[in-house]
Amino acid sequence: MISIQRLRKDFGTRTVLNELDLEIPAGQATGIVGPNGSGKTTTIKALLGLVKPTSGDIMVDGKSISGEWEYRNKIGYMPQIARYPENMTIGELFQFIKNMRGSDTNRDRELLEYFELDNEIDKRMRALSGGMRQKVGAILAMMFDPEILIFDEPTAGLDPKSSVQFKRLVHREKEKGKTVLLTSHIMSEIEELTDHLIFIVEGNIRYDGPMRELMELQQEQRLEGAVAKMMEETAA
Ligand SMILES: Nc1ncnc2c1ncn2[C@@H]1O[C@H](COP(=O)(O)OP(=O)(O)OP(=O)(O)O)[C@@H](O)[C@H]1O
Repeated sequence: MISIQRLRKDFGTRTVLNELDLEIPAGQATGIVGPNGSGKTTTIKALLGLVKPTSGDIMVDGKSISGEWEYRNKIGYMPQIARYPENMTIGELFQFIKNMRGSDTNRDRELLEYFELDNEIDKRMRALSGGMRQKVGAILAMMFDPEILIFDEPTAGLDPKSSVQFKRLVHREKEKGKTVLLTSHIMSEIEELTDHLIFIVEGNIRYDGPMRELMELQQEQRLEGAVAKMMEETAA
């Protein structure tokens, strides 16, 4: 379970996260949605220890992450925009990370085959297409079989077949009992993959609860309509 308590982040004079209180349920998939610049990535980065909160706390499995790093071994993260050592081949990159983690997992091979990247293993990172880089990011997030999976706009740039493959994989991870946290602007994807929904606007939580309840509340069959209504209400 991830518990976020009165999390505040200011960049200069701007408050980007305004005392957020959130419980991210274990063993479920949670979607974070909201307009551009509303604080989704900053929330994720604070959880990963990549952004230092101005105040507030984040607990993972009952323990504060402040000053800690070991909890990160429980997390697999696929960033929105990933930066890699561009001179390394895919194979070298995976081996490098396995060496750092002291792991001899073969899961990277399975995932490379799954995403049909097994013939590209000797290609340098700088020579990969945008979609291939996304797939490398997805594999890096999942290869150590972490308890918590965080995906920041994972299918942006994936072709429809790869996007379906990715979603199937996330379903499988959910079935294994993993905690999944996902941001996306594609509401059908959030609807397909998540059970719990968080809607953030300008660093404030506007909805935090079961996705189905929100759709019932807004009397909408589809999440897209329900979120659009919430956005209109916020703008009014
Ligand atoms: N390092 C930084 N320095 C200053 N401002 C920042 C920094 N990182 C993020 N911000 C600002 O914080 C706000 C929230 O950004 P964030 O990336 O969390 O939004 P988001 O909800 O993920 O947006 P999007 O949907 O566009 O990806 C934005 O106004 C952004 O410009």
